Amino acid sequence: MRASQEDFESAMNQVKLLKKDPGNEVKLRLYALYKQATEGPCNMPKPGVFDFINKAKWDAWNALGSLPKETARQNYVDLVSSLTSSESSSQVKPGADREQQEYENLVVTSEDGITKIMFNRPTRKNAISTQMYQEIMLALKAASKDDSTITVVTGNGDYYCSGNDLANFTDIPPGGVEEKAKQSAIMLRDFVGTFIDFPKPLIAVVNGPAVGISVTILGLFDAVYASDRATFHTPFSHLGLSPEGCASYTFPKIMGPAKATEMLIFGKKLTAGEACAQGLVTEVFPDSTFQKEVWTRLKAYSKLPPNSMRISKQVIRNMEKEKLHAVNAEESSVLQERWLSDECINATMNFLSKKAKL
Ligand SMILES: CCCCCC/C=C/C(=O)SCCNC(=O)CCNC(=O)[C@H](O)C(C)(C)COP(=O)(O)OP(=O)(O)OC[C@H]1O[C@@H](n2cnc3c(N)ncnc32)[C@H](O)[C@@H]1OP(=O)(O)O
Repeated sequence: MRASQEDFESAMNQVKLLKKDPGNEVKLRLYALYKQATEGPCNMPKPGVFDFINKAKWDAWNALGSLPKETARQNYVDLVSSLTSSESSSQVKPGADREQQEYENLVVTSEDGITKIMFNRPTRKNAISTQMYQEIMLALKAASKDDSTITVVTGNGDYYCSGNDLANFTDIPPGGVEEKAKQSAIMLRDFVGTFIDFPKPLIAVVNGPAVGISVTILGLFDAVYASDRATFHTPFSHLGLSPEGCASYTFPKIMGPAKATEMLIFGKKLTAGEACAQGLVTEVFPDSTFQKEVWTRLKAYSKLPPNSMRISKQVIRNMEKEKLHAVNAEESSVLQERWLSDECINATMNFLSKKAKL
């Protein structure tokens, strides 16, 4: 499949978040492919021999000759993808029983055939910052390739996750709020897409309250275990927003349209027991024994034959993938508009100026 303009813009965002300097040769190649993809063949006068940096850039761009813009765009996306996946695979090595240190907002460990991705911003109730979205995507991509059999997502501290970090929208790029909304929609689509495509059994261990996007994506998990302290809250109307994470499709399917309406439109907060009765949660455990009971069970599941589990997941989920990607694209584009609405801007400002809380 050819890289779209959105894939290209998403790759440009990912380049900014690379943790390691990819070196001058790769940077020149990225520069040349970017120029070719956006402007076509090199159209600049050749710099003088002593203008080393611009000469190197010119040489790299000029070397692409008449490579078509679409091919350059595709090559750019492929190059960025190889850079991000080599970063992520250097973070989670197969079969290791060790803690990974390189994420700022996650703790990722691999042990007993289980890769555990733990949200780690407990002082912000594990709200998902822009960087954390990128880290979660990297961690999931690494987990999909490591030799663990199942992947678990959980939270550190008293919350599972308080959803999108509402301060994400205060970081406005030079292109203004429209550009911010566009970048956010691309990131959201990529983020949710990573869950849709995740190939192994994906389990949520919901240790405490869950809000917003951390609730909606539960519909894309294969099992959800919750402490009886957990609650499930999607206050989109209160925030001037609309559903994401494919919940507009998965929630009515899981719990029926009437119950989904109460959650997604009226923002009704469910207890763990209610969420279990409605099919969003697999099983609820008393908080006092939650960790022990859940991890004992998960360790037993992780010993089941991995290929069989993967294939069974594919059989269960693959028929829906195309539909889910379409829903994800639609939800992201609707939200791109919502983020610019007075309803949403006022609700966000009220939270950030401490006038409102859920
Ligand atoms: C850009 C890409 C994709 C976007 C996708 C769309 C996503 C939508 C959603 O996820 S909508 C849901 C958004 N979340 C919220 O609205 C929750 C806001 N938080 C709260 O209402 C409360 O903090 C609480 C109910 C979660 C917890 O209340 P409480 O127990 O009283 O704790 P504090 O409020 O004191 O929280 C501690 C500290 O953390 C900050 N914080 C908590 N959650 C968020 C958040 N989501 N965004 C930003 N900051 C958050 C809170 O402000 C406190 O900070 P302080 O110590 O006061 O500096």
